[in-house]
Amino acid sequence: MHNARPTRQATRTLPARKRIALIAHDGKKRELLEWASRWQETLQQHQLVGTGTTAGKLQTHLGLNVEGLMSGPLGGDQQMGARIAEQALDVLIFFWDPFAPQPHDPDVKALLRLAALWNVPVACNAASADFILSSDYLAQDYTISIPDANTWASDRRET
Ligand SMILES: O=C(CO)COP(=O)(O)O
Repeated sequence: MHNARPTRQATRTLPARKRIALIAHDGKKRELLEWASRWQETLQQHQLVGTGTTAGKLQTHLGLNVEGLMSGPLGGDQQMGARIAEQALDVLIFFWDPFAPQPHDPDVKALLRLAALWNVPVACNAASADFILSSDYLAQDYTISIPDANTWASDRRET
C-alpha cells in the first residue's frame, strides 16, 4: 500500500532576490495597496508577480513593476499554484477575503494547499506580510525543506 505522504524531503534554496506573489481579493485590494505602499522600496528590490487585477492596480497606483497573470477568477490562482509546483515562486502574499465567498474558491484552496505543501512562506494579512518583509531572510539565500518529488514518483511506480 502506497504511503500517501512524501516519505523523503529534499531542499531548495530561495534566492536573495525573491520571486514574490502579490494577490488580493476585491474586498482586500485597498488594504494590499496600503500595505504595498509602505513596503514599496523593499518590494522593488525583488521580482513581483500578481494575479491580473491586483498586478494592474499595483502598477497603476504605485508604479510597481509587477508581472500580471490571469485574473484570479479566470485562472490566475491556478497559474500561481503552477509556479509554486515548478519551484518558481518564493513568497506568497495573498490577502484573501474571509468575508466574501469567491466563485473560484476551489482555485483559492488549491493555491493555499500548494503553498503549504511546498513550504513557501505565506502571508494572508498585513501583519503576517510585515513579518515576512521585515525578516532578514528576505534579502538572503534561504534553504527550505521540500517534498522529494523523485522519490515520491519512483515509490509510486513500484506499487
Ligand atoms: O481572485 C483573486 C485571487 O483568488 C485575485 O484576482 P485579481 O487580482 O484578478 O482580482
